[in-house]
Amino acid sequence: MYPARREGHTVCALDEITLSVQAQEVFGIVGQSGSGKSTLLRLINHLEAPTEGTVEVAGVDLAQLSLRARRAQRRRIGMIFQDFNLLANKTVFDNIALVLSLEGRRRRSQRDRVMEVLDYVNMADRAHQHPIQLSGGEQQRVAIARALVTDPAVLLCDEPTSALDPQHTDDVVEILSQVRRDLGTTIMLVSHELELVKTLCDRAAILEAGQLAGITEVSAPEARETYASYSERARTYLGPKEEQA
Ligand SMILES: Nc1ncnc2c1ncn2[C@@H]1O[C@H](COP(=O)(O)OP(=O)(O)OP(=O)(O)O)[C@@H](O)[C@H]1O
Repeated sequence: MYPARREGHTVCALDEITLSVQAQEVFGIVGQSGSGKSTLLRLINHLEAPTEGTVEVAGVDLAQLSLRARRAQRRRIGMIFQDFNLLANKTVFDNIALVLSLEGRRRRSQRDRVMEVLDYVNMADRAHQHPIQLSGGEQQRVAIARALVTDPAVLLCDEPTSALDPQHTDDVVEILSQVRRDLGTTIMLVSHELELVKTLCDRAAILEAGQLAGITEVSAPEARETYASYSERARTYLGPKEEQA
């Protein structure tokens, strides 16, 4: 529930959602604009707190933790965004090192780890450039490296390819597939692009106006429907609803 932006009603962005994602699963979240997809991700890393109910990550309810323990737990949850959110006045290296500085790591010990994650996304040779010198796809690769630098158990991806052309989309898909394969990170992916969900995800939840319309195995025939039909026909074509409160 969000407070009213102006005078008027509060916004119930998500209602009665019960959902569990398995460790190491790649889980999609689809739905029309305003259906609550980003809010769901923001609840998982505690950028928002639920008005009612609980959110557990790796069996831990963040709301029950002390501030310090919550901060430590949040480091186990990385996030990437549609518009990358890199700091324009910092180099690629410093964008990532900043995360380690906030963790209290000494500068000298940061270097190897930063270069390791940059190497992982094939951006090590761009470490001393600024975001403006990079293409969108390259910026997203740096953002992925930044999200991975604390070795998160969960990676939240909010429309990670929406701002990219097909070639750069492929690069990002390749890296997310690699993360899944090599690191066993649990990935939650919000996307409007059904192809992307089909390529990467095991299952996907369909949100409609803040409610869970259903959860589908992505390889199931209904997942071949276009996004447009998702919102209109979700209730009729989805298979059995696995978890819905
Ligand atoms: N900070 C906020 N304050 C008040 N209302 C908000 C806030 N953030 C989101 N909302 C509202 O909550 C609802 C869900 O928004 P959310 O951003 O989660 O949807 P979404 O499915 O991610 O949309 P999009 O695909 O357009 O990003 C919308 O009605 C939105 O206007």
